[in-house]
Amino acid sequence: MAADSGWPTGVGRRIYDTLDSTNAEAARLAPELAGPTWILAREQTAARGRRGRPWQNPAGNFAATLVSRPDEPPERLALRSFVAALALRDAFVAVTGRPGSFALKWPNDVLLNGGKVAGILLETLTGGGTPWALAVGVGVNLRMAPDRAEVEPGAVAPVSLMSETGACLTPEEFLDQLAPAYAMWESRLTTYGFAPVREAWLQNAARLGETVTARTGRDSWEGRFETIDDSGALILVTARGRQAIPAAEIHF
Ligand SMILES: O=C(O)CCCC[C@@H]1SC[C@@H]2NC(=O)N[C@@H]21
Repeated sequence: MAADSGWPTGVGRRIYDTLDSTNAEAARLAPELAGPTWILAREQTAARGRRGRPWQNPAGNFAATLVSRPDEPPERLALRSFVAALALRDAFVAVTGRPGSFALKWPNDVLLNGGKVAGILLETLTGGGTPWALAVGVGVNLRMAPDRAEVEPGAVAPVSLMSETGACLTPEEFLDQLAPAYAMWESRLTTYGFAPVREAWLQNAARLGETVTARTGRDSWEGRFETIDDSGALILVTARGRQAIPAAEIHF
């Protein structure tokens, strides 16, 4: 397949050797961009993960951010974490041919053989309190997983695509798979709403129906992972009843 044959219409692409963080570059570039744009960096010196954690980005791994200006309320912007997770799964399946090996961990991770192979960091750019642009940052352990010791105790162990499947891709080749897959799920979301995205996400959800623990900095809930609701919140059936949790980390 020619490198550009499936690139989505109307979507830009900028490729850098080194950046501090593709999400930081997204914030700097957003005011001047005419349309949605993927920003890819071969190396990041200050990559960030969720909850203020650093993100390890060894050379050869994938680091990119899609910056766009969807004209939508903030709660709809957040649904892009499900769009990105499904797009990642499609890209992984396309390059490995192994649909059964990947699962989606609420809210923002992709698992491969039970280990974390990709994470997503959504950031909204605000002006005067109003969100006006969205940065969807995606990090994939294409070649190398960070050391187990580098991740939080209790977190899912990191794995790399190459070590688990033998697939050996450059970040640019992976972006050529991810960008059209993202555009397809984005179009489904904007055309039909969250329902088909939610359904597809649930079909691939890790630990659905099982007992999990959801933790925020302050609270912790244990319960059966029943579903996600139409805002993307985790629904746990706990000893004290059904609980909708909009944001947390889940532990198995
Ligand atoms: O904590 C997580 O799991 C999310 C990790 C997101 C990392 C990616 S790498 C590309 C983009 N730029 C960043 O600084 N972070 C995200």
